[in-house]
Amino acid sequence: MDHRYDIARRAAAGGGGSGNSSPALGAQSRRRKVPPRPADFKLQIIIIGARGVGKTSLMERFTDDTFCESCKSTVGVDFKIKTVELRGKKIRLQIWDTAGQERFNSITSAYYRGAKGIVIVYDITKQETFEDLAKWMKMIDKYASEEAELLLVGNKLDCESDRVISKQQGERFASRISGMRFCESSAKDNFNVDEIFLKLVDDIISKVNLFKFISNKIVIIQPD
Ligand SMILES: Nc1nc2c(ncn2[C@@H]2O[C@H](COP(=O)(O)OP(=O)(O)OP(=O)(O)O)[C@@H](O)[C@H]2O)c(=O)[nH]1
Repeated sequence: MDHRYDIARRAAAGGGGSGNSSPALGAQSRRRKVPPRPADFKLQIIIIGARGVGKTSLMERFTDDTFCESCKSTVGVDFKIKTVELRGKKIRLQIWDTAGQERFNSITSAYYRGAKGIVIVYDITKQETFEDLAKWMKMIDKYASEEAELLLVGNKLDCESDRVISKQQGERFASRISGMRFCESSAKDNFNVDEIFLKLVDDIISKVNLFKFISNKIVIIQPD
């Protein structure tokens, strides 16, 4: 039984009317709902970085276009789903938001392996969050797939007057790691947020020389 049809039927039968024959229902309600086209494939993206750098805020800005001035610190991991269309393909993104607090590392590390993309975030106004990057890179080396695309993000760009990490420092850090991209963002001002996720997805897709879709999963075929 397809539950989408089930829900549509129940909605049409609701309100005390006599189902499809009720004149109160417009022609549109009587028409059979067309189910949305299923995603061509699914990708997992994980967001890591020190406590309070804005990981949850970036995820929520991207998925719901919301911003919370005083969010609660993430406990363990949380996730959101967003479907995007890119290169003619419908891609269902599962975005994992991890806790920045070290005591959750044993939980969060379990989510690295399946990620095709990793967003590493620091706060441009907090020196220690930039210094922590070495620690996050060690986590990536230890737990993530070697094929994962990496994107370094300096967040809170709206706090330019409090900046302590220059853009050049961020660029230099990223340039030392093979294939790592870099950008600065503001979850608060919604600056570069969509770009972070869409660029990462585009990189994941374009990195694969030849791919085909089997059972909603991306299958990489090694070139000769
Ligand atoms: N000014 C400014 N504040 C931000 C931005 N992004 C997040 N914040 C604020 O920074 C604080 C921490 O944001 P979170 O998104 O919870 O940070 P986090 O990295 O998920 O934190 P943990 O879950 O503790 O690891 C909150 O008060 C946010 O409102 C931003 O782009 N600009």
